Amino acid sequence: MVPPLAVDIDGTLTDGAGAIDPRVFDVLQAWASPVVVATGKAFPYPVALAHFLAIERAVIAENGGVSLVGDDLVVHGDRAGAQRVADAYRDEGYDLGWGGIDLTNRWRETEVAVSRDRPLAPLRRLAEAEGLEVVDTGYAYHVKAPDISKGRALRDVADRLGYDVTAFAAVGDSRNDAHMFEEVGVSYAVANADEHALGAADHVTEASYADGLVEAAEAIAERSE
Ligand SMILES: O=C(O)COP(=O)(O)O
Ligand SMILES: [Mg+2]
Repeated sequence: MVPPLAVDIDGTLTDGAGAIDPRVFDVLQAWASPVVVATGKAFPYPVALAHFLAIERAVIAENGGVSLVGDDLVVHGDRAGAQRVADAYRDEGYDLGWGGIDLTNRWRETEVAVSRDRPLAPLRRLAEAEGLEVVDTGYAYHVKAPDISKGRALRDVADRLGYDVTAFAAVGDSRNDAHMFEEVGVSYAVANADEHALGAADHVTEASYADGLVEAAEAIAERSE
């Protein structure tokens, strides 16, 4: 039996242009154990992905701030501190960088994300004054509570699914996956991963992006034979 699988979205299920590679649908739909979609994106994104994959709903969003297993929703903390940071950042003359309609933060409940083309130093300073951190995923700067992570959330989600977190395999590409890699039994960074994910992973795939996910899934399935 294959192990339960935790997969990141951006940089792992996608190609270099950000599109989900259609081969990923086959891999995740055919996976014979639970699949947890674990992302830094806002909650609707992984929920929609699980919905259109027609797989069981087991998702982690906002880098662990929000998780859902079936109908069991857990929200860790709230957005108030991160919102104060975003407001102070705006007061200093910076915008969050998402244009007129900010769909990145519209449904975000526990953190605020800022575009990576915006200045990082003032954001860090304001976050630290609130006791928060800024995590650079390679896709956005996330202003979040330091004790929230995909790793902590996966421990909790694994428990709710009836597994020990060490039974899981995980695949990801960036700093926000590193805590998850430390929790699981076996972890794979795709070849395009950042130094934090590469350093934390047990294995690194030869291929990048979704090609790396397909390669990792094959390796994980082989190990379980
Ligand atoms: O939202 C981000 O910045 C990155 O998203 P990911 O965790 O799915 O890669
Ligand atoms: Mg990613």
